[in-house]
Amino acid sequence: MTTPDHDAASPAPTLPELRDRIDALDRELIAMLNRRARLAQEVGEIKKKEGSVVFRPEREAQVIDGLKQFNPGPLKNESVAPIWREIMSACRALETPTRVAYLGPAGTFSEEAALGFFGSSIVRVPCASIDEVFRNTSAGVADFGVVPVENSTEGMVARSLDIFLTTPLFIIGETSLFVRHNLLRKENALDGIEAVCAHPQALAQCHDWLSLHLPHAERRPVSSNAEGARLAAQDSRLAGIASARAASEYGVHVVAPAIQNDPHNRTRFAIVTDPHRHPAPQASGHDCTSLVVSVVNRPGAMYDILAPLKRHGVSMTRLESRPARSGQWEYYFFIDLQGHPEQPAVQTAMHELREACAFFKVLGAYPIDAH
Ligand SMILES: C=C(O[C@@H]1C=C(C(=O)O)C=C[C@H]1O)C(=O)O
Repeated sequence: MTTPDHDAASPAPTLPELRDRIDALDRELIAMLNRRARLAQEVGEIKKKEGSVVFRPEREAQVIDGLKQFNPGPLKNESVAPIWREIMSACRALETPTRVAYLGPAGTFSEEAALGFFGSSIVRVPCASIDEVFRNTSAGVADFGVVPVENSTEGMVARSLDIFLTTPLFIIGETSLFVRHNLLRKENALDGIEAVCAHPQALAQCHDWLSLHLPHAERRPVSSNAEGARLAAQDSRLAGIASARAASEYGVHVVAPAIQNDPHNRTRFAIVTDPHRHPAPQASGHDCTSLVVSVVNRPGAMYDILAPLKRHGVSMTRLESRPARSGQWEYYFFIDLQGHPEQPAVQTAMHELREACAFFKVLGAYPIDAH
């Protein structure tokens, strides 16, 4: 086979020759990445003078979208987003440190979501609860918070949605993650496992596999999957259920991979920040607007919500309800619209929707997950 790096007339290159070429290209790449980093530093200087913020999620989404369209292959488009997220993360860190709060400890899926969205050049702020993620972000201990909002098998994350009703924070981005649960243990074998320690959600999501392969092992609920992995690392009678990252974090084996009932198990996370410290993202071209509304309980109330969207051709990609806890069978509706309020149709539809609602709050408008 010939490639642009290989002249068809000459004999096929040997392995050492190919590796020499890779080494030479890597040196070109590192020189170019440093040129890119210097430009980002200059951007950082301008932002400092203007007093504007460093992280621009809409710009980063546009960079990735543009490169995907430009990508001639053979690199897959799915590889482009994570590679450039890391490059932009490293460039951003030269402008200013980005502090990100999430549900910890180390090795949780929330941490994985934070790293997937911001890249690994961040300051990690692990928190004990979802409430603490919101608190630390409001108080300025972190610049951004990452909170789970829905799971493809378990549905909405009620605690996050309830806090969204009252928090002053708003959403500037989203990211979703394949949640693959793995059985972890100090020894690389199933024999002799007396108890499986994991978060109750993970134990439930792996019920079928556990019943089949470890029917006699106790299922012991603990505060997080990372805590289960930590316990498993200390006692070979115990196993944990967690991510492959948690396995390497705590130095245990993945004894059985992907043991969750649903092979397509996904969790969606929202990225939140304080509007006093960060402006709302401008339209990137592929955006989502999240709202929470309530309507007075009367015939046709739901129609009043949907009619403005139909009139202005705005798609609704999500609709969830939560009881208002008034004892009156009233509900809050969490709505995701496709598009950004900078688009006239979205703006008009939202204006008419607001008129129809007793309660109306915009949670944020932000680029759709670029993964
Ligand atoms: C360099 C910038 O700052 C940050 C880093 C970016 C990058 O590395 O491409 C893009 C957007 C910002 O989050 C910029 O705003 O252009």
